[in-house]
Amino acid sequence: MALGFFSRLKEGLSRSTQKLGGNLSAVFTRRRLDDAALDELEEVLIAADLGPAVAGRVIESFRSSRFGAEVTDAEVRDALSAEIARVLEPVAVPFTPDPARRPHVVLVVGVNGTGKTTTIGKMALQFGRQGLRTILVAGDTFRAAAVEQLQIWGERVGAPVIAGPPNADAAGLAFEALKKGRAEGADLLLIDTAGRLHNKGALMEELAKIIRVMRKFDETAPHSVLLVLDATTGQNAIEQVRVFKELVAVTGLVVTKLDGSARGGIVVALADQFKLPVHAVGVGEQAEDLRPFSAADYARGLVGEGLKLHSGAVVEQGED
Ligand SMILES: Nc1nc2c(ncn2[C@@H]2O[C@H](COP(=O)(O)OP(=O)(O)OP(=O)(O)O)[C@@H](O)[C@H]2O)c(=O)[nH]1
Repeated sequence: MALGFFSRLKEGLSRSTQKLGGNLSAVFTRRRLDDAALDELEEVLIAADLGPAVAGRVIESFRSSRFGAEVTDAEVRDALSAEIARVLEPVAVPFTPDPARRPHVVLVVGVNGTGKTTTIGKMALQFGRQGLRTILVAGDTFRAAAVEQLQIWGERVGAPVIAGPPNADAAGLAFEALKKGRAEGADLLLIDTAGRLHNKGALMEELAKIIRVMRKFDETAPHSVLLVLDATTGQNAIEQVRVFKELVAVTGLVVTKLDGSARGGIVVALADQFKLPVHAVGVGEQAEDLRPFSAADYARGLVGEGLKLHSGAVVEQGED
């Protein structure tokens, strides 16, 4: 039986949950909220990658509302989950292709290996199931494996893939795909891009050229620029957003590999710092594992709300 939305997310986040939720239990098994407890709490939050700004605010909020009170780990967890959900709420925006575009052009950017190609494949499959006609563009022409991987997804999904020979001009491919998409009334054009050129200037020029050339055909393209980030890189994801925002007008984020990571808190730090929409999160390699991002579910999953922790092991309390 297919897992429900929250179950799948919860399963994917389990390593992050154990880290944050487990550490919370270790700090607060009924304890007075004094300076030492708040210091320990701050350390747990920072170790969970929530970032110093969010951690600092959470501590201040606890200090002003409950200082000196005796609290349990469940209370701390509930209050923390609410605080995290507040940070995430504004960025939990699903990706919705604009039906007026035909095709809605999406440039997918990010460092190599973050999961761009896989995310494109998953999106193509999910939108294909909704009846949207999608074209894929193998714009990472420097890596033969990336082209092959996209072709495999294209076959699985039944979506045409526009690819060229090794080192082909990505801008030319994107232009050709856009023309084809318009002629055929496609709904969505997903463009894979190279993530590592020999320097930042070269990468910027590559992306700028793709955009410039596509605009000769449709001056509103691209309609979205999705930056794919790998959660396992933790705080490094912050730096990647900074760099890519300088290169191109990023409109939204996808955070992948949360299943292999105890660093799910990074999404909170990203949301707080950049306020960019988080369209989806990746919690595994299957198409279904690209999940729309829900603030409340994510916050609950991260702190392990509704879970009971025994000596570090997560035990479920009933069904969700
Ligand atoms: N566990 C897990 N693996 C993922 C997820 N997303 C992607 N991957 C895996 O991460 C690896 C890299 O993904 P790619 O899609 O090739 O990454 P890319 O950014 O396109 O990188 P290049 O192809 O090297 O440019 C692959 O083995 C994917 O199956 C995820 O959410 N969870």
